[in-house]
Amino acid sequence: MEKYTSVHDVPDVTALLNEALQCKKTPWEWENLGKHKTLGLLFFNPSLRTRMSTQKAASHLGLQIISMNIDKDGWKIETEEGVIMDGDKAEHIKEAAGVISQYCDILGVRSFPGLINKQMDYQDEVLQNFIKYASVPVLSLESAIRHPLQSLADLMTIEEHKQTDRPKVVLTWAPHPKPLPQAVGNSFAEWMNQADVDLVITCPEGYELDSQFTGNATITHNQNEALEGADFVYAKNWSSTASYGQVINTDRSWTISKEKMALTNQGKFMHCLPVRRNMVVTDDVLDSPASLVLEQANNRTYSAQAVLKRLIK
Ligand SMILES: NCCC[C@H](NC(=O)CCC(=O)O)C(=O)O
Ligand SMILES: NC(=O)OP(=O)(O)O
Repeated sequence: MEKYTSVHDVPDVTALLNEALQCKKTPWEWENLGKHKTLGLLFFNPSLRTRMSTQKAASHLGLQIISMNIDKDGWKIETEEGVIMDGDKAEHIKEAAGVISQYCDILGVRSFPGLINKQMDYQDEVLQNFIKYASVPVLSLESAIRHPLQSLADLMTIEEHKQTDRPKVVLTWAPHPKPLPQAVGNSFAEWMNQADVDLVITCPEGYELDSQFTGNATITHNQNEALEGADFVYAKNWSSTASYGQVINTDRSWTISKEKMALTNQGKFMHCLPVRRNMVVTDDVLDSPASLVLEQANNRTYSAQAVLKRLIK
């Protein structure tokens, strides 16, 4: 693989999934694969899981790691072409990407959307410019529109817990006090379209995800109907797509509760974390055996390891 930004960069999703499952069984089997190579991790936004799990994955492969909170510790980066740099941005992404390519053999980038201008956000400028100007493979640590390392970990978790060949997977919007990116929802939907699952997406009006990600999913505004018979309930908030980047619905009847889970087929609860308790999901669901959130977080290590293995090659 030359880069890892979406499911479309993966030639064989089943093979990558199996590789991630194998990494979980024998994490140290390839401990010299990355010897004398360096992984750079660049964060424009906060992270707990992505940062720690990707570092852990890299250590399993013998990679050296340089991690940087570029938003706090680096120079402000200009991404526009041909601009007169007379403002507060001291370094152009062209030089930044070129320089980092001198120090690193693989580069991971996390960059969230501005949530002001949909067209601009959906061009995924920061990630795409790093790909354009870096001379090493780039992987997304969650970009403006996708979170592919999370989605691969989610696919692994479903694979490990499914009781039927084709489980019913429900992606449900849930309330949140702040406007959040659409990346996790977009990416999960896109990956589930490549998996052998029956995908249903439910959200309030004005929150419909773009059809380029939802693909063949059934889409409904009726959450209770969607949850009926679900094997997996994947909850996530995202900001409005119609009134782009805004919070236009705070209806707490969308919160995943014990009563909502009772509609499912003894369904498992999933969330990428961090999660707002008793906004997105109630304590009794998150603290119950139905919750897979820690397993998802654990699988982040092995999804990252499988991806890094391919990028090293
Ligand atoms: N990487 C996983 C989720 C990251 C981000 N969540 C957040 O920003 C939550 C912030 C808060 O709850 O204040 C998102 O939704 O894309
Ligand atoms: N799920 C996830 O990506 O978590 P972080 O934002 O903490 O990395």
